[in-house]
Amino acid sequence: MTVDYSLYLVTDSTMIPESSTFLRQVELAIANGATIVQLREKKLSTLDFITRAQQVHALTKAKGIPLIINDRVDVALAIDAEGVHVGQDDMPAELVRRLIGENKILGVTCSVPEEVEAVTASGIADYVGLGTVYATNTKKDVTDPEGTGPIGIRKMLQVLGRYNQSHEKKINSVAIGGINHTNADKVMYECAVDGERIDGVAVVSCIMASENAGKATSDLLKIIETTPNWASRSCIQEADIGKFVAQTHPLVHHITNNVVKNFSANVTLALGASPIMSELAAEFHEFASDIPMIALVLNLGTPTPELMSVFKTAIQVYNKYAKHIVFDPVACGATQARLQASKKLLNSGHVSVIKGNLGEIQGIWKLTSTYSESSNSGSLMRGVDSIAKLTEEKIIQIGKEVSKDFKTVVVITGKVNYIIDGDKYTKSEGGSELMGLVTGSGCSLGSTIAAFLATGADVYLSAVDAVNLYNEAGRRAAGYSSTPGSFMISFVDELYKLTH
Ligand SMILES: Cc1ncc(COP(=O)(O)OP(=O)(O)O)c(N)n1
Ligand SMILES: Cc1ncsc1CCOP(=O)(O)O
Repeated sequence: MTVDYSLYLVTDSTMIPESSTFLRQVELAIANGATIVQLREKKLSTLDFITRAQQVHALTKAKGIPLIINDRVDVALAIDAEGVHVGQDDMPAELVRRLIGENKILGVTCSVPEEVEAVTASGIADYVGLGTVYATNTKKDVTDPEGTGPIGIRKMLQVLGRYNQSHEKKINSVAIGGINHTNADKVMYECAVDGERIDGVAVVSCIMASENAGKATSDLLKIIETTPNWASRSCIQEADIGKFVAQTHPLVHHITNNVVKNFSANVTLALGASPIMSELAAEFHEFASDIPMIALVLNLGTPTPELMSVFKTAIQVYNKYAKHIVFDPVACGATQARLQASKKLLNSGHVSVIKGNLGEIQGIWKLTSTYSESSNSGSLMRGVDSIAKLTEEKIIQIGKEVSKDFKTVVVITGKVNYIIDGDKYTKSEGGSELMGLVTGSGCSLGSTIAAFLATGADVYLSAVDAVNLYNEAGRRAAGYSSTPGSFMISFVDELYKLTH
């Protein structure tokens, strides 16, 4: 039997709106596009469970879609359902398979890569339910209440992909937990690694608790087939993006650290763009929706719990309006807390560019699906300064892996800068050593990239041109200013001259 996992309804009889009934909700979901249904009842007596299973089975059979029974192998056998789903604390999958036979569908929940390893080692499941992706009120006893996010799902997909690439019969996968109309397109897009992607989403409350289960289902079906707005953007073609910045004055919204605010604002102004320094979440919506040429710089320099919530809101709002974000994960290679903060932010939405020194990008690399402890050798990180010693080949490989997993352009700064987009990359000569003596000169490259992105030009080209221009200004300034103070002024002047 070929099974379509794209819209997997998992039922719950405890959240039915007063205007409907359990069976009506399921019937509407099936009529409007659910491709597979799981009956999940935690409190029913065996007799009531069987009766309900028969009722739902009549609906699924009429539509020709499979019915899966949650946990209860006996109920599945009693009504001849098409399959069984079990979790890690339920009857072991091997025993379930022995009881239900070869021809039934077997699904297993996995929350970490090791659980996927176990499923692939036995090879007896037809699909895995991966999650939870996001926090959910529907199920309390979950491994990670905050959710693994797309980052965690990708790590599991990497294991699954290795199995599927070497076996004729593939094990399918669905993501589950906190998926709804606001995020299903992103889940489908982001829960993918090289050669492996989820086959669908499994949802409970966004259909079962809906006042209009039919529309909720048909809308969700459309959304999972849609590419997120930030991933399918048309670009303007500009030969000289720097000059275009000075002509069009785009806005660069900074949520950045206190140390560099002033310098970043001056750099932005020198380019001909306009800086906004705002941490007032209430106005982000107006910025992102009303201003056509705007991009956001998110700098993790001085994080606080309050700022984390501001960052998260900003990512969600800028993603909503498909406006670019440059993420600077300052010192995320130095402490676990900063790496976890970066993980939370990258799980909450999409950023167009991740910019950092080698130590920082190596920090982010630890979050990718391809990373393993053994692949990380010879690297160290101290404070915000990268002291990593890696070959160029390894640096580029790290950048590519980060770029592919996060579907972002990666800028690695240093004596040589690398701008990486999937498999393609550009090397750009660094500016001047004096830049290292000006506080904020690293962070303000983020402002420059954001100013270029705000014009609507291609992300990769914007990053390449911004990095080239920034370093050229550094080289020119160093040509006539040899001490940090005068260099700083000359550098800002050169940025102005190169764009005006
Ligand atoms: C498709 C799918 N994925 C995961 C689950 C969770 O199953 P389990 O871990 O057994 O938890 P309960 O559903 O029994 O609470 C699922 N049901 N379906
Ligand atoms: C059954 C289950 N397993 C993991 S999360 C979950 C519930 C998902 O419910 P919702 O779609 O309402 O977040």
